[in-house]
Amino acid sequence: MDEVHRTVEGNDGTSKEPHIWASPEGGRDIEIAKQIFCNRSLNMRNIVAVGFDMDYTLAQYKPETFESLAYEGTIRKLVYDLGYPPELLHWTFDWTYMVRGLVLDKKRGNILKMDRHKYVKVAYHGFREMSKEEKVGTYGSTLIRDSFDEPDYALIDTLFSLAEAYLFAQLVDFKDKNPGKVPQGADYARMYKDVRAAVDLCHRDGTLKQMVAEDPKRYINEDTSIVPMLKMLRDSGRATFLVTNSLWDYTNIVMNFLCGGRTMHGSDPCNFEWLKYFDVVVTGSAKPGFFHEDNRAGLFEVEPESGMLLNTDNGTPMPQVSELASYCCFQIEILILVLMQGGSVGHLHKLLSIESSSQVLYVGDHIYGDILRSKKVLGWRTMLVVPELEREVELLWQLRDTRRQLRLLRNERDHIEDEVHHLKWSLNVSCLLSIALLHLSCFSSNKQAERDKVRITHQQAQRECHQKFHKVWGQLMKTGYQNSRFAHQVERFACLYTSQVSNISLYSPDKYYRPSEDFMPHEFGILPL
Ligand SMILES: Nc1nc2c(ncn2[C@@H]2O[C@H](COP(=O)(O)O)[C@@H](O)[C@H]2O)c(=O)[nH]1
Ligand SMILES: [Mg+2]
Repeated sequence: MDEVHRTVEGNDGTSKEPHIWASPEGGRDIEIAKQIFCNRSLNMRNIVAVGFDMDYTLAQYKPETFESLAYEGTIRKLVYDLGYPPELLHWTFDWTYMVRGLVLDKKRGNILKMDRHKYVKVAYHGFREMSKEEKVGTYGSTLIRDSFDEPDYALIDTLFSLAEAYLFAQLVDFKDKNPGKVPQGADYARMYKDVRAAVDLCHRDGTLKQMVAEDPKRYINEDTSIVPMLKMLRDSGRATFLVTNSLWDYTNIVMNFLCGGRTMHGSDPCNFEWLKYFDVVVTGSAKPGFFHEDNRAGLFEVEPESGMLLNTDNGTPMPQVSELASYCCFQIEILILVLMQGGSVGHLHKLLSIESSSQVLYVGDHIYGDILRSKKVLGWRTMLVVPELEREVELLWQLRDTRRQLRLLRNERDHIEDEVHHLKWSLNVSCLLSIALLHLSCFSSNKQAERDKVRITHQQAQRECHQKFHKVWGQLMKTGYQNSRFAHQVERFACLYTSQVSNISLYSPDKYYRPSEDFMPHEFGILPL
């Protein structure tokens, strides 16, 4: 079988190899949008196995087509199965509206963006922005602070959730305007539950997967660096593995497309060639439960041709009684040990001969299902894929002068506020003569007017700057001056983070990733940054 070695097309139409680190053009400066950022130091020399999640990690879905498919499929189920009115079928989906890191308040019909202290900084009821008073009245009490977790809240922590969040906001608006048109007794929380159930079904009944399988190119970005990346890791002596919640039939289609551009019905249709880039492949892994060492889920061997599941004895193949005589070692070596369904991390460690969980690096897109659990429960090292980061860092770069101006404006605002406070204090406790008092009072009024002007200028400039990132929710990793809740999670749970999985191919497989220096607020004014 030919080696899969796909190339990228240059501007002149000629094809060229992707610039991976190991290529002659590799090892150069890496543009900021493709860099790998480090929260916790990680020496790749200590990593013996690199694992990958598939959906939204190796396979980057195109939200404009894939999430639209999920949206339309969900609406059909709401209308035809759950009693929602047919006019929903005419609704449209703005796939750019929702972003990761938002929180849905199921009972109140609100969509929230919080900072790292879980203070609600941006709040919408459906698509209506809540006033400051409303927001503070609902979420402002520090004494009865919510945890903002399930069951009353839903976290938009995967790109799979963008369509359901948008639909929830639409339904909230619709119910407010047409209370009689939603199914009887359906409050906001029930509507969320219906949307969730319908989305869930779309993932299970083939609504999405059948369409992707028919035309993967329409729904998944091609990435010609994936195969060279996997090869480079393996050439460097690392084991590679895939752990995905997708089942075998779908995984095979997606991985064929990613590793060779093959499709189900193409001239060179799907085969099992891609398996050679992995030491172990676990499909239907049921993460995050998979990461519990005491998980008792059975581990099955997958028969690739038929997709049939065969029993194993904790990962050791168990030939069928009728086949004992003809059992073939080649099969055992190449297919059976490689391709599994279910099981748990204990099985995986055994198959890969992992002695310590800190020897494993796992790359995923789901902050909870892939990253938090594998790091917290297991101690695996983690890398989070955040495709939104590419645009975010590019904008940060473009807006660096604006942000510098903002910082100056903020200093000016702080300074003038202090001045006004001092003037007011002087006026209250002053024993000046009345003429002097009059002057001071007049000066104070002018200063207050100046302060109000600076405050409004600063607020507007800050808002405009945020809107450059996203018209509604602003910068993904920030709320105002604070890190967003999402950024906080990334910082805590992802040792590394980057915009695309194949950015790994731009670095040495022995790279020592080191974090930048931490700064406490008291250090900023002292150290030149
Ligand atoms: N039943 C549901 N499946 C879902 C939902 N959201 C996503 N998914 C499926 O999970 C896997 C993710 O695979 P991984 O490679 O990222 O581990 C994929 O098959 C999705 O279709 C859901 O809400 N319900
Ligand atoms: Mg995933």
